Amino acid sequence: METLYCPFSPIALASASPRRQALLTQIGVEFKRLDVRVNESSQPGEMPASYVRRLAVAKARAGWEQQLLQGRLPVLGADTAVVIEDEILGKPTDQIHAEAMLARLSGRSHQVLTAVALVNGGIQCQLSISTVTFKPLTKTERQAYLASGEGLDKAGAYAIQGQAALFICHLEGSYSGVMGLPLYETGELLRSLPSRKEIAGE
Ligand SMILES: Cc1cn([C@H]2C[C@H](O)[C@@H](COP(=O)(O)OP(=O)(O)OP(=O)(O)O)O2)c(=O)[nH]c1=O
Repeated sequence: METLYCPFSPIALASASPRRQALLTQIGVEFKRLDVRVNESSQPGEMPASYVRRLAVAKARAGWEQQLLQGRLPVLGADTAVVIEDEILGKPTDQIHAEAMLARLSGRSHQVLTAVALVNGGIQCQLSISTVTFKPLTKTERQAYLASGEGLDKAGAYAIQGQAALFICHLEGSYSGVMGLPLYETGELLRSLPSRKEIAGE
């Protein structure tokens, strides 16, 4: 449905993340999902903000290029990283890695950076930065959480939208940004799209 903040509908979402799909649905945006693959390794000396921006743009561009020339839809892509002491924690590779990530996040604050990019011929990108504080976690709590399996496919090995909510004593920033798609910034990008009527010159 075309709305004030999303004059073009449907758009495309270059993401396999069920969280991003749920968040976009939450704000009433209709979309077609595109499967894209990009290399997610960071470059030497790359700052976290540059890293998430680069990947969000790469995902959206890959989605844009994979569509047929005729009738291309504007494409959203996003990338999330958990950052502690300037180090990027991506998704854990296994349970031991996940346990080490949770131990590191325990009893302190970290940043969650999510970049969202929109490609529609031109490229626009916005960045959301949140600060999340975890209570101190005992080994028993960490292991019980890992046994739930919910952190294994998430940056930083936790999900704010799941049982890890029990660990978060403070959040400054964007809940949806931590979950993977900052809805305020996404709305700002979508608002800039032309409507189909404008494109047709009506
Ligand atoms: C910190 C945090 C991350 N996450 C998720 C959001 C992202 O799906 C994932 C970060 O990985 P990403 O590499 O940003 O995304 P992805 O591989 O899951 O999906 P895509 O196909 O769009 O590349 O972690 C949560 O769901 N909750 C949280 O609290």
